[in-house]
Amino acid sequence: MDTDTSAASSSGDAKKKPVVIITIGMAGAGKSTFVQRINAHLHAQTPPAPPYILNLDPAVASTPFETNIDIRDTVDYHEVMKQYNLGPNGGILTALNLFTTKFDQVLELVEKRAETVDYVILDTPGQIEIFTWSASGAIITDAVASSFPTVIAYIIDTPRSSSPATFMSNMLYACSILYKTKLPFILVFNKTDVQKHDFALEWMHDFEAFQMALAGHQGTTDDEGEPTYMNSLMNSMSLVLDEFYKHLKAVGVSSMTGDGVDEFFKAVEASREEYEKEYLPELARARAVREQTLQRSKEESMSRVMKDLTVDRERNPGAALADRWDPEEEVEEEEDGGELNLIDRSDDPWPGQYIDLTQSRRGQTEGVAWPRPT
Ligand SMILES: Nc1nc2c(ncn2[C@@H]2O[C@H](COP(=O)(O)OP(=O)(O)OP(=O)(O)O)[C@@H](O)[C@H]2O)c(=O)[nH]1
Repeated sequence: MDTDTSAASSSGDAKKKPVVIITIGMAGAGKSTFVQRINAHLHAQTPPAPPYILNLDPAVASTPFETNIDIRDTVDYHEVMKQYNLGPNGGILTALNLFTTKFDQVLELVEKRAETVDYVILDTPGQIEIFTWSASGAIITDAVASSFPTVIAYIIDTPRSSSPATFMSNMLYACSILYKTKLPFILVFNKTDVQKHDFALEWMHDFEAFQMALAGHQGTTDDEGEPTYMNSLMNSMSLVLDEFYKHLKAVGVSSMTGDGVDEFFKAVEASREEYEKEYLPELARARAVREQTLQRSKEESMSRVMKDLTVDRERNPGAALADRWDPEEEVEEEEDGGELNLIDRSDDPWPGQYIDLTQSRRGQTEGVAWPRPT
């Protein structure tokens, strides 16, 4: 192997934490094939450095790689569709939501293996928005990113992005994910065996080249030779995206032939440094701000309570006198056990019963024999 891709590999005394690679991409961009390729690459290291792989796509029929944790072992997507009366996308989203409720356990498993693996790879659902625009996708991303160096690998179907309009749409989507996650980001131009990604690099580095390509493309002017709305929009967008491109690493890969995989791993290692220098301090800052806000709101509530108490006592001195602390009373309380006033209702005729809502199908509750108070 030309590159030493084992993250820890050996040099330092303490083992570095594994890098988590979250693969995201439009349906058919080649995520699964890409994961298989980097998996094969890591297995081929000397000594082999197999990654830890998580499949988060509940609807995938089969994966071309062995997974360590598979959402399909936890949630049966077809059963979820049936039980909740959902279509395919709702089923995938609900399955992911259910799996997310267990994600702390998943993280524990990954943490146990952290000493022995260099890379953890997440393959996400084929419908990109199910992961990128859902609460569970955000929870999973935040959870891994606060425990491990994490990088987003955004897989792009290069041949299908060769027209300026599709290229721009793809870049806008990538941009939205970058600003949402704020994580180190690698654009992986896949399928370079079919089409090289040089045009994309040129468009990213030189917006005039992109604008020329746009002008030369069909449908960019109307009948009177004026630029169409779409054309003007994309022209302006190319200027906006110029700033975004500065925050990205872009590599060309063929998941079919393995071309460019070494370069991808170099970008991952650079991303680890970026994570440590930029994301981690930002994470610590955000945590500190959250704690400060929480502390401030606690103090405000407490001072409101104290203020209310003072006003009450001033207005009602008789009650204030009766409100004195009586040491005798406390002794009595202690004799009673001195515990908080919790009531155990389990012996009541109608205790707070747990009803497993997942057992009833949506819209079919009539036939369900709900437990009733006796
Ligand atoms: N020529 C070529 N084909 C590729 C490459 N990578 C993936 N493909 C093909 O692209 C198609 C889609 O690949 P997948 O890996 O299933 O894509 P995916 O993004 O996981 O798709 P979803 O299952 O919808 O998430 C398959 O036919 C792959 O064989 C590549 O580098 N070169």
